[in-house]
Amino acid sequence: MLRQTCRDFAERELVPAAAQLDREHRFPAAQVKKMGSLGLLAMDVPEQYKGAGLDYLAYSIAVEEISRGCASTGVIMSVNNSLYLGPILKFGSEEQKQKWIAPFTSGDKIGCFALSEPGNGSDAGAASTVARLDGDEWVLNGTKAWITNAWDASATVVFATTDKSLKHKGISAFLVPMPTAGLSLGKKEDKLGIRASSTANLIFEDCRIPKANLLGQPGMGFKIAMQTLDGGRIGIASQALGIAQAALDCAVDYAEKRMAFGAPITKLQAVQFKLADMAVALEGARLLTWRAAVLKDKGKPFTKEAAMAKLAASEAATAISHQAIQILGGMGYVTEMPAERHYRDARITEIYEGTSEIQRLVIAGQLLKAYRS
Ligand SMILES: Cc1cc2nc3c(=O)[nH]c(=O)nc-3n(C[C@H](O)[C@H](O)[C@H](O)COP(=O)(O)OP(=O)(O)OC[C@H]3O[C@@H](n4cnc5c(N)ncnc54)[C@H](O)[C@@H]3O)c2cc1C
Repeated sequence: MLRQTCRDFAERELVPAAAQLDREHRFPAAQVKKMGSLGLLAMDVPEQYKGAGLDYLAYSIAVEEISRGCASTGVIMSVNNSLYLGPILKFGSEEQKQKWIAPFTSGDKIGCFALSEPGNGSDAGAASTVARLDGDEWVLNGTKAWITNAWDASATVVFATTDKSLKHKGISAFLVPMPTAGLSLGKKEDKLGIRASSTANLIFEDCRIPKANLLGQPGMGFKIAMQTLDGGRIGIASQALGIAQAALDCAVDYAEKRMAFGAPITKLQAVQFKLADMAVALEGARLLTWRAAVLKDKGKPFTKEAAMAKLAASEAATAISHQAIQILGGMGYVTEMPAERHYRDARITEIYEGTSEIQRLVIAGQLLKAYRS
């Protein structure tokens, strides 16, 4: 029922708008508001904080369907659910949950997550943004890079070093309202894909926030970031599944109608083999994603499984969207058809929330640990 609701919404509200939103780099404000009403912006948040009270499997299915309609909207949804609300739900005090979760569930406000910096992305423990306690306030200085939702957000979870000598164990997490004095936004990045979502630097210059805006304990920031990304990777895997499904749908629809040598090209074994490989990659990745979501829902460890899901789904999305263009031939290369957008949108899924190389490191690390124990 949830899948059908999301699919109907995507086909009605996202599919017709996606190409224009992409062309104009425009935040889908009206659609996001409606998604808030459907409960899609705070899916695993309990009802007491105005969330939908569902689980991560439901969330995965919903992100896939939304991303099938518009991958930009999919990442906007995923960042709000997993990266912004996720750590507050898990590590926030009761007061913080009331203040920083409830207003971000309806689509009126969305949040962002600021971990990466111009000088370090994969090496997140090398954060150079600093936070200094001054009386009853934290004073933040530094620049965060590539922040999804930056231009449209009303708050951010931000990571800054409170004790440099402790390296990654000296990083803490903070809640910062947006806009706020001392925090400015960089230019909107001009991206290959997911162009309807904003991406920009957050620049902190003597930005003062109340002492109470520390999330968790001092020095817990790196742990908060890594655990948040475990959940976030299920969201990005699901976004990749949606893009891949849209590319496969587009390829099949076109191939059934396109005639070559007197018959639809779906009669050609070369095309059939491509479609079969695309479907296997997609469905394998979907099962990995659902397994990771179910493990999270059961409270079991899922770090390795989330990394496997993200790796498989993102690589499936880039491969499937690549082959979809091949099946469409010249029509795959022009903006009249959505195949080129799927191809552009897919590419980011192998980069953010940990590159494919970082997923392999996580998987190998967990795998070897299990063998050695
Ligand atoms: C559109 C977009 C949106 C984003 N949204 C957010 C956001 O909302 N919040 C946020 O905090 N960040 C965000 N990011 C940042 C993203 O998470 C980083 O770009 C990503 O983690 C990679 O970091 P990097 O770009 O610094 O690349 P680098 O870390 O410099 O990596 C460069 C290359 O080296 C490889 N590499 C690095 N270290 C290793 C290693 N140990 N072993 C093997 N290979 C390695 C990488 O895999 C990659 O191929 C976003 C990025 C983009 C492009």
